[in-house]
Amino acid sequence: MTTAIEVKNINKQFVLRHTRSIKEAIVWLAKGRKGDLSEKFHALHDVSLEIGQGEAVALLGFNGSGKSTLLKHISGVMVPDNGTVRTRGRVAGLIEVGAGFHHDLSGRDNVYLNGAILGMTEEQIKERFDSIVEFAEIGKFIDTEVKFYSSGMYLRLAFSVAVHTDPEVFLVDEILAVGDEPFQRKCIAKIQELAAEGKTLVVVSHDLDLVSRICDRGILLDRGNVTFDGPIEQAVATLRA
Ligand SMILES: Nc1ncnc2c1ncn2[C@@H]1O[C@H](COP(=O)(O)OP(=O)(O)OP(=O)(O)O)[C@@H](O)[C@H]1O
Repeated sequence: MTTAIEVKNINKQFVLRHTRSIKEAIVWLAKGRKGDLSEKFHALHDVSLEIGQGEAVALLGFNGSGKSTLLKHISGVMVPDNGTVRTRGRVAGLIEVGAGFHHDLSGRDNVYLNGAILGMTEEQIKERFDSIVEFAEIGKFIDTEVKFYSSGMYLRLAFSVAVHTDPEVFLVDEILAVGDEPFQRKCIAKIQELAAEGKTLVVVSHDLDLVSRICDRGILLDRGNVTFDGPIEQAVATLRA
């Protein structure tokens, strides 16, 4: 099987505290800069995984276990402190609603902006524009500035642009939750369609029934460590246990 995503020994630490009082800084300097002024949090510990082309994988785990951080590394919006992440083909998806959207521009302009960011040419966007708006069901609001959109409308447009980029690797974080039920159903059907077409999917969700339907493999994270990687039923059962 061709590898679509290869994550090799990645580590990620976040700085939890950037600012200290002047007094603390002076004491730190006087003591010869001993110790660390800022506290570090190790969010991903030596994570390695390989995802084959056409696999549908769920990243599972409790709050704060590192799922979104890992997904952001796969998408390329975060870089690891060390280790490598490699992906094959066009990567698109929904990680943070509205990322890449400009608040003062209309929905229409944002379709062009976001489409270009996700790698579509102007010609391709023009061709797919009507289909993007139709899928999003934004209708007459397409020429309204997106700062006036509800969070669900944002999601609709962002999801629609992302699926119309014809991605080889599609990443989805929990955010489908802001969509209403009919739209969620439509998104899930679209995600299943992508999976049936052989696209690679990586989904982060707490909805274990949903991921059991969409994915065939589950990767469990616990405090930044991969603790299980295998069939989705087993992953879900392990998490529920
Ligand atoms: N930019 C950041 N700066 C500091 N800490 C961060 C940053 N991003 C994430 N973290 C921390 O890393 C840990 C993992 O966060 P992450 O969002 O990946 O968890 P998650 O598994 O997706 O959680 P949830 O299920 O709650 O969405 C958390 O403790 C979080 O506070």
